[in-house]
Amino acid sequence: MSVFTVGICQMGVIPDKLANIEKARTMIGDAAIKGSRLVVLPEMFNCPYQSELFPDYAESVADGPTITMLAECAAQNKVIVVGGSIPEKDEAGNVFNTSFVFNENGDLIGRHRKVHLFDVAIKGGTVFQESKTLAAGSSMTVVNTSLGTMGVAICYDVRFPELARAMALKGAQVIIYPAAFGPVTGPAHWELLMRARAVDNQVYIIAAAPALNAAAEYKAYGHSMIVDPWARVLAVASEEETVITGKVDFRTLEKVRDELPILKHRKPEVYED
Ligand SMILES: NC(=O)CCC(=O)C(=O)O
Repeated sequence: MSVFTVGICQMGVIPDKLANIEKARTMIGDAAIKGSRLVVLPEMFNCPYQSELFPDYAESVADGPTITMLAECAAQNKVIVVGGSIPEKDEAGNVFNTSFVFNENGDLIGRHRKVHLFDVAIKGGTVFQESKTLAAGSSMTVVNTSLGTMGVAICYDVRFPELARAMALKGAQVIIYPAAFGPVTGPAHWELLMRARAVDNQVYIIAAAPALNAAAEYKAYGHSMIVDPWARVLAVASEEETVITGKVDFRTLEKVRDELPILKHRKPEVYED
């Protein structure tokens, strides 16, 4: 499919897992009503973004209520759902920051476990240590769908251009970042990074953030965004809860890649070991 609408659910997350699940269900339906064929949720959409809460909110693929809701919503609305991310527990008890991808039949077609954990201490700003409770993923995620080839990575993963480039070289036409930047790095780097990954790799970027919850410990920056392969911002939210939509058009992607063929002009022999 060369042209389709993508919807981002910029939802507010509260300390009530079941309420978050139901909010996501409603917003996925709203995005579908707006014509979206691909619907994306934010990072940790069923759980406040706080390390110590991740294990309590975690669920396993086999019997998780969040995962069940995502599959149902995809099938009922006949949309591809990129389920933001949730804390996922494996058989050994490890907890990952994981994004699940469902096709229009509700089949699980992809899973990305956040590779780069957000362990930072910015003086006078954000201090966060995901590795206190989370394990890191160890692979790249590129999913073939009925709409095209999509790379999925999570939030801090966007700061590693190597990962985005590797996904583009594997065929990704769209790179999806469920994310949750905060009030310090959000204004400084969010748009810059999303547009940089788009222009570097000549892909569409879909960046899905939570809405700002003024009562939350971690204050999300919001500003969910859709960027085209020329680095134009096609749609952007503010901080509030909302569904934004934009058009992905692979003819634009082909035009940009034909006119400015940077991916063909790479010289890996110069800069790879
Ligand atoms: N949830 C995250 O990975 C946050 C990343 C972030 O805020 C950044 O600046 O990078």
